[in-house]
Parts: sequence; C-alpha cells; structure tokens
Amino acid sequence: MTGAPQGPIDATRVPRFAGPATFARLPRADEVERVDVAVVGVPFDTGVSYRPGARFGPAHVRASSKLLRPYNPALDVSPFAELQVADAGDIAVNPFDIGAAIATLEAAAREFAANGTRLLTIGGDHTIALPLLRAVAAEHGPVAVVHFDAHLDTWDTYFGEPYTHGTPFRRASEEGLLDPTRCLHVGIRGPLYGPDDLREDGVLGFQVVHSDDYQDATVASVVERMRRRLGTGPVYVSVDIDVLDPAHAPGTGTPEAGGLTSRELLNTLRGLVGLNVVGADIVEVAPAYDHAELTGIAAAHVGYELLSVLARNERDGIRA
Ligand SMILES: N=C(N)NCCCC(=O)O
Ligand SMILES: [Zn+2]
Ligand SMILES: [Zn+2]
Repeated sequence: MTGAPQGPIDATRVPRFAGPATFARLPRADEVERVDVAVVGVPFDTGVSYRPGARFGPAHVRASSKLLRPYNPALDVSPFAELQVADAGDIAVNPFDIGAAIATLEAAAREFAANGTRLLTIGGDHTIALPLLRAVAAEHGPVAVVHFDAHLDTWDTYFGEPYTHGTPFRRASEEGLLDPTRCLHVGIRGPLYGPDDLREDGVLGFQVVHSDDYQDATVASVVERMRRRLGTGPVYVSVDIDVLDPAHAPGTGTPEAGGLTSRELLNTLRGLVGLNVVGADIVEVAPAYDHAELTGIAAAHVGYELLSVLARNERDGIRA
C-alpha cells in the first residue's frame, strides 16, 4: 500500500445532502491512485420474473448511503481507513439482450480482478450473480457461496430461458463455479413450485438456513453453522435484499412475507469476519416500491457491514 486511503467526504465540513452521490460519499475510482475494493453498480433488471425496477437500484442505494459514518463499533473497524474503497460508477450493460449483458459484466469483473480490485456490486436483479461468480471462480477456482435470499434461485428455466434472476445459482453450479460442499442459502421461505425444488437444490450443493430458523435459534447459532459450512477457502457473498421481511425492505421485485429483520441480517453478516471473502453483491433493490428509503438504507448498511468485514480481515492479515 502506498499512501493512506482517501476516505469519504467529511460530513462535518460538507453537509451530507451536498456533494456527489457516490456510495458512502467515497471518492470515485478515477480520483484515487489504487482501488482495493470497488463499489460498482449494475443497473440491469431484464432477468426479473415479476416486478421490474431493480435497474434503478444502484442510484437508490448510493443516495441512501449518505448517512454512513466512518467507524463501525460492532466490528471495531474504520472500513475506509484500512482499505482504499472507491465508487467505480456503473457498468453499462445491454438492457435488451441478457446474454450480451452477462458477457459485458463478466468481462468487466475480470478486468477489476486483473487490476487487483475486489468488488462490492450493487444490482440490478439476481441474474448478475452468475457473471460475477464466473469472474471470481476464474481467479480463485470453485468458491463457497453464502446466499442471503427468500428464494433459492436454483430453478432451471423461466419460459424456457436459462439466464434469469431465479436461476443464477443452478447455472453457477452446472458450470463448476461453486464448491458444492460449502454453499449455503440463508433466509429461505415461502411457497415453492414443488418439493423437488429443495431436493434438487441440495444436489446442486446448497444447504439451507430457513428464515424460520431465526425464530427457533439465536443469530449466534446461525453464524456458527454458517462459518462451519463456509470453511476456510474463498467465499462469495450474495445478498438479495428480499431476504429481509417486506416490512424492512418493501422496495423489491418479488417480496415474500416472513423474512429477516435488518438487525438479524446485519448481525449475521458481521459473523463473516475472518472468513476469506473474495467478493460480494447486493441485488434486487427496486426503488419504485420503496418507502422512506427503507430498502435503500438497509442495502447501504449491508454494504457497509460487508466492507467492514473486508477491512477487519485486512487489518488482521487475512487476505483474499
Ligand atoms: N431472485 C429473486 N429475487 N427472485 C426469484 C423469484 C423467481 C420466481 O419468480 O419464482
Ligand atoms: Zn429473492
Ligand atoms: Zn435472488
């Protein structure tokens, strides 16, 4: 590392509601000499099966992230002081051609990796996890995925289409991008198409922490189970904001009742500290259905906790 990382704009000098709309008021990637972690937007929602609108997610999450402060007491870390985090803007992907969008995103993600930059990606719908996982697996080999979601997203096709927001983890498993002994969904709930959904999901390499498990067990015991499953190898974290109850995150395309509270989610994410997290995404924020920035703020805090985990790992010498 050369100079000290350039942090966010000081909110005691420039009011939060002034200035550029980067994530957490961080510098833009072109304003710093190196980027350890890029926050990058993918405004894409052509893969959705129900309500559209996640293409506006990146701008909404950035706008909802202005109140984040530099020190995280829960993990005792200043995430923007340990790592150079910068906002790399949006990756412009084709809204009319899912295959082209996936190819563009995979190429962009591989380029960040080649430059030694890890990604916190803000979607966009869940389709984007597939090209992001391709890039991560190209660098690290098959990875563990911890997937926070109401939905399995290991279905096969929709209307015969293989690349959708309900299918990324089946494709990733088929392509050998996942370590099938170390993948886990967290927050699963709601009606399925049939009992085979869960059986096939298991064959693809996933175990399940159901949303109701949070009712019957403590967050600490969920964290313990998660850490045991993910092990010591590379871990990719994918957070579909609909893992939260619609009361906590109404602004999303396929809401399901009975979900996690934002406190449960943030505490579970903190439990990733010390694991070898190589990349992460936050997807399915659809601001048209949001109220009072509830969903945007929840997503911004999810991003902050994930960056805090990376920063703590950096300080503790745990490198991706
Ligand atoms: N990935 C998200 N958010 N939703 C998938 C839902 C797929 C379905 O309509 O059955
Ligand atoms: Zn979902
Ligand atoms: Zn999803």
